[in-house]
Amino acid sequence: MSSAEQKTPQSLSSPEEYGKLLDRYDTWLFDCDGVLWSGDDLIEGSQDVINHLRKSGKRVVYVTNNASKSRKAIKKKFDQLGYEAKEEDIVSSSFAAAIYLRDVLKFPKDRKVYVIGMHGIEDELDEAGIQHCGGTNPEDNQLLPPMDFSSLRTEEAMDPSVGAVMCGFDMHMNYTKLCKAYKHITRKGAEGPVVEGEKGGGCHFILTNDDSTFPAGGGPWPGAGSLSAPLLFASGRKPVIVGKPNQPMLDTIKEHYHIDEKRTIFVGDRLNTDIAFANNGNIDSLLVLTGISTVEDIKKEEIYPTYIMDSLGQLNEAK
Ligand SMILES: O=C(O)[C@H](O)[C@H](O)COP(=O)(O)O
Ligand SMILES: [Mg+2]
Repeated sequence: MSSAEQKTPQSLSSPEEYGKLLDRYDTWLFDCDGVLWSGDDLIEGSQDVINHLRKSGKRVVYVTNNASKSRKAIKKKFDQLGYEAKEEDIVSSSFAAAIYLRDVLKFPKDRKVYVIGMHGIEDELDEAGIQHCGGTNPEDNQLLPPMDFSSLRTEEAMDPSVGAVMCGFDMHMNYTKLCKAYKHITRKGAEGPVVEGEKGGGCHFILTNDDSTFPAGGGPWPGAGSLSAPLLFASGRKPVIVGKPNQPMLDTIKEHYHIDEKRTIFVGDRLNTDIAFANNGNIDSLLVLTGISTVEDIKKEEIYPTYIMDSLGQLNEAK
């Protein structure tokens, strides 16, 4: 088979093809937004597919770039929407980012993370025993008086014990958070090491994920990557990006779930996160067309899934 042919995804449309696919893989990695649900609306038939896979003894793991919720909160959403899921089956970019800080960067206990993001990041940092500020703190969610920077110029506002800025999806993104994050990642010595017992100096710069858009009712809407973009532009700093398709997320999956790549499939709706992630990890992939990417995007982006299908719910017709 030529490489061009290999790149052409197999389009699945018959009950027999669906049946073969179900038999072929033991571990099923699922993206969430755009595959299982769109905002709070269920994507039809997806929960029956998941519940069927689990009943047939397949391993199901959820791998989401959505950092707005912690694993505990995502588990609640699964319960409400009628999916069978355990907290330990969920890997979110908020969870992966917190354990990246704790286990890879060995982030000092006496330093704080300045958060641009929602409860999902804060709860996972709490769980990992890492101090944080910003985020949902009411003081950081106020609008500044026009052209008045005085409230940002105090030591209290610009806490020198901040040793990392973490940025994810934040529906309350504002200029205060942008200014504080910018000042932390550009202060003197910010590119240097983050040391225990030392204030100021080093400051890591981490994005949970950098999806340009977010699939939810009426969307797509601007995603986490569109919210962090001004910070990258203003600071010129290159952040570590944890979420799909990047290595920290892949390392988290490989460390927590011993997967046999040949018997594993990734199901996603976005080429440059989900399918690129699967390709980076040598895992087969299935693109469903219920979220962000379209068939036309495949050639444009030159990111090739193994299979393609309109919607996950079609697997309920498998024979
Ligand atoms: O902007 C974001 O954070 C993303 O669009 C997002 O939430 C993606 O989630 P996933 O499709 O990986 O479940
Ligand atoms: Mg998705």
